[in-house]
Amino acid sequence: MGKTLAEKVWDTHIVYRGEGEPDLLYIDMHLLHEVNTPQAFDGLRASGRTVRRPDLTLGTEDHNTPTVAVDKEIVDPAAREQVSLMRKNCAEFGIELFRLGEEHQGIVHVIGPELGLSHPGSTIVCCDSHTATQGAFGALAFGIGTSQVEHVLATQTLPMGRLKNMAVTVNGSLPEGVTAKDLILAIIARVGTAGGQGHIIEYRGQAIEELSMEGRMTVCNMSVEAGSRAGMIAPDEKTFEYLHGRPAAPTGAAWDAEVAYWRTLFSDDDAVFDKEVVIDAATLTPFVSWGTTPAQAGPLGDPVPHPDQFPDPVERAAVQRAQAYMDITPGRPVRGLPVDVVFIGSCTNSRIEDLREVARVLDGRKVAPGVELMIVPGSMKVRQQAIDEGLNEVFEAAGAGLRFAGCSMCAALNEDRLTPGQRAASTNNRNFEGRQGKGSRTHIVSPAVAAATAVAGHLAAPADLN
Ligand SMILES: CC(C)[C@H](C(=O)O)[C@@H](O)C(=O)O
Ligand code: SF4
Repeated sequence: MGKTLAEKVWDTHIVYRGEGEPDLLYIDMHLLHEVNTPQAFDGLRASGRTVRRPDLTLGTEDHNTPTVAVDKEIVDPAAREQVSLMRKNCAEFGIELFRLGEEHQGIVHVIGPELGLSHPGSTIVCCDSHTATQGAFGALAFGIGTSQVEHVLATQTLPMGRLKNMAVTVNGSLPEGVTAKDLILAIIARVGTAGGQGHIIEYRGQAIEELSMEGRMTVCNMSVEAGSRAGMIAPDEKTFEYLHGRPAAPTGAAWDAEVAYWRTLFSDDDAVFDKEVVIDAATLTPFVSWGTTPAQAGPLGDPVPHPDQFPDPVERAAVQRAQAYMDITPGRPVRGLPVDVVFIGSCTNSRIEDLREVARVLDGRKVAPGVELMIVPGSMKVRQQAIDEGLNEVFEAAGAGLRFAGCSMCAALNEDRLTPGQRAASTNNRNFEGRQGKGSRTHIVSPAVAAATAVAGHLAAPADLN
């Protein structure tokens, strides 16, 4: 019987398999950030262990770091403490760390691919659920908890129970003006926030093949919002082209050998998936969340659904509660809802292609009066590239500065946050109550919709602007 892409990668990493036990997997790359790691290092210290492969371990600072004044001391005491612990731990255990303001610093899921660390067919783990982003390269990449971080630090292996396989096939091409973000929001609305639970999702089909690597990362990133641990896409020429010449990509004969292997990484025709979803790309339009889960979303052009449309009483009650929290009336159009803030950033949408898209929409236009537009690149490299390409000038002319790299208002774990009751159009991935600050209201959107919304002052697509 054939194997799925995920099974191929999994099987080549089994160090030990025992009847009735989880598989022990070898881990090729272990990434770290300042949240969720201090106890793992404490555990190592308590048991007198060292880090088994510091050369396969890499840290960055992203969640608690400021996006302005990066050369000054961090103001918030808890954030400062977290970052200083990260520095101390990495220095003590010999782990390379990209610090605030440095050339390679940025959101952990943005810098991995950027450095060329995301090799197809490799296993990548990190103390963060959105590690799934790197599945865009055909890697098996997933988030792990603190005790698992300690295990990987100490042994470079991880015990993992086998996961099931789910295929999401997107046939046809995305219509003009419909982006990777709209596609993944539509997929989540279809499968639900628990639909991918216990599965690794493989995205395939023409629309997926036609996406850029950046778009594929956006899709894999939000696999987590569909309840899945990991998302994957079979590597192809675009993948190899993206990786070629990056600092951590193989070179010379090793490159050729790796590419020859990477070409074998796809699901065999007779591979069996436990679950399958098929989507017709031609039916999709810009998608926006109106509730407090990423699945409570619909086309920008649709009215906000009425709770009565949900037959399941539990879901109906959840919709009612979400709409009350979001202060949104059923039946009104999603398009046209006024916003206070537009946040462009996060590991879902803060790569150079996203910023280029935003600049295309903002070019020659101005941010609406009373609206704050915040643009936070995913990495210092992206920031530099945006400056080199003159995108920052477009942003400044429109009325927004380009900040420094980090998670920023995606999770409000630094000082960038909404005030209670504020409404934001945000290119991030989560919209639960309080995600972007206490009492914050988040509408998840694509970079194109975010930029158009900043100009219009209310939820809008670029096609709605004059
Ligand atoms: C802080 C971190 C553990 C968390 C995650 O795992 O996703 C964060 O990145 C988030 O997006 O909520
Ligand atoms: S950008 Fe947001 S989703 Fe991504 S790692 Fe940071 S907090 Fe998590």
